[in-house]
Amino acid sequence: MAHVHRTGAFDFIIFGATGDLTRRKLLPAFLRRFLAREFGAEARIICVARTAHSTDEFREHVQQDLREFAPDVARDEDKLREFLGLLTYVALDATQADADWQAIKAALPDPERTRVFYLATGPSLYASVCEALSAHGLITQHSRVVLEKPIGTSLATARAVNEGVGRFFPEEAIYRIDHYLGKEGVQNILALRFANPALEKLWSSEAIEHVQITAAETVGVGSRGPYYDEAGALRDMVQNHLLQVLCMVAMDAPASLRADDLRNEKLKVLNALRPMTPDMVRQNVIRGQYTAGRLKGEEVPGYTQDLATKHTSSTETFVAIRTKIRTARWGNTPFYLRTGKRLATKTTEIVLQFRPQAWPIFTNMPSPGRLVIRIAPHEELSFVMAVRDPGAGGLRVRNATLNMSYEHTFSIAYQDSYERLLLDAVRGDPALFIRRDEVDASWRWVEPILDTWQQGLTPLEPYPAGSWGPASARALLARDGALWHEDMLT
Ligand SMILES: NC(=O)C1=CN([C@@H]2O[C@H](COP(=O)(O)OP(=O)(O)OC[C@H]3O[C@@H](n4cnc5c(N)ncnc54)[C@H](OP(=O)(O)O)[C@@H]3O)[C@@H](O)[C@H]2O)C=CC1
Ligand SMILES: O=C1O[C@H](COP(=O)(O)O)[C@@H](O)[C@H](O)[C@H]1O
Repeated sequence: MAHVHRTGAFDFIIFGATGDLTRRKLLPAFLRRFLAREFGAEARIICVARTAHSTDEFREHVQQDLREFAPDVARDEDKLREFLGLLTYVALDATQADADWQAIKAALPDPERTRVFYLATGPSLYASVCEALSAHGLITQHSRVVLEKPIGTSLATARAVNEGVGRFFPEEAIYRIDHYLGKEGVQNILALRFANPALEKLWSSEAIEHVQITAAETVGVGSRGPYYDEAGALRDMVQNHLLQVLCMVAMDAPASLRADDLRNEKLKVLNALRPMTPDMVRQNVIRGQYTAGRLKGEEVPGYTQDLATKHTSSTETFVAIRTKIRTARWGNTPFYLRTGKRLATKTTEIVLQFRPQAWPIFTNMPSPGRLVIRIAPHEELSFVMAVRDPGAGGLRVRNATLNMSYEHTFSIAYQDSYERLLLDAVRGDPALFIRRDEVDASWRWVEPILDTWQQGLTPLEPYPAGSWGPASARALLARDGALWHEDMLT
């Protein structure tokens, strides 16, 4: 039976409650945790956006959304009604200091309760929302604020967002969410490394030839075109998710699992990333944009057709990066990061490629082994290693795979990472949220790449939808004699 960690009463206030994120992720996540009895009917979820709705009308919309986005759990009518009863809707323009903030206050009668403000609007509103919350006496001693990504679009704008919010909330009450940190497979990196001393002994340049971190998507930009065209893959995925995963793979053991011990170690990794000069960007960063192609047997349009509003765009939908971490542990191991839309398959994975045998005594050595931590489409650990090829006569070796699939090993249902993170914010556990100095360090590393691109110093390479990105992404690894995972034969 799954362990249930029940929370006390809380008030959760979502700004941006009619938006895509709330509809597809946040409210379905809350419903699932409610059904898992992690919280009860005493919780209040106050939903705020500009669109005029009564609470009843809003609940009606949410009911339809839950049927669409959480069909497996939205079937129990009584429970669904009970959950919808926790929701209150407040229509308010959060940019207006004189809007009806009292309506939110009225929905929050108990200042002693845990109060979580979740900002799921665009980040340009974060500081003004916090200012209004403060001006209307809504921030209590028991309040926290959760900030959705992106935190800024550059180091300067990220600082402005953080300073704006920091005027009203202390750093320990600011929870910057990165949903990749809530993924089971990403958290399992900690268990894998720090609960298996034997494995941790292999975890360095001595045994590991290279590391690849891939977040490949088959989807295009969908309805988020206006946001994405401003952001691009580097800001949307690398600055946050991929760098956080890299930190989990590369960091040294923290003194404890307490938030600041973890964050201190992650920060050291970010600060040890080899800085990107324009020359380094030219040699080590590939950017691409998808064109029309075929995916899962169907014709799909190119990026600018998906945008529909423009004929040309210089926004990258694919990035591949080769980097190094300047530490004794990792100095000789390249890290390859890659993400893109409209790629051949939905795959999120980390591959740790082991070094070859220094003095092979077998004549038919297969490729050196590797550890694959797969996060999507399903969670799985695979250890590829050389074994004796069974049979009489001679001693031949070949690769075979030890596999651990989460689905087959654990009875616990797959949890969307938001389920875990929302409840962590309620419980006041910031370990899986990003500290301000991590945001700064990530931007500091990413910004020279953006600057180099802006100066037109590297080409934007087209790739057909359904492929693995521009051919040069392959060449990036070939230079080191390495292959991307999908190109490895065994
Ligand atoms: N969608 C996703 O998958 C992800 C989104 N994010 C981030 O989450 C945030 C929200 O994204 P998403 O839901 O896609 O965006 P949407 O554009 O779909 O939603 C924005 C929400 O903000 C509300 N809003 C906008 N302006 C105001 C205002 N002045 N006062 C009050 N409410 C306002 C809108 O409601 P109304 O128009 O009714 O006011 C709407 O509810 C963004 O920062 C995004 O980058 C992060 C990761 C994934
Ligand atoms: O934050 C984002 O992540 C999603 C990919 O998330 P995943 O959990 O499906 O791997 C991406 O599609 C989106 O563009 C980005 O904003």
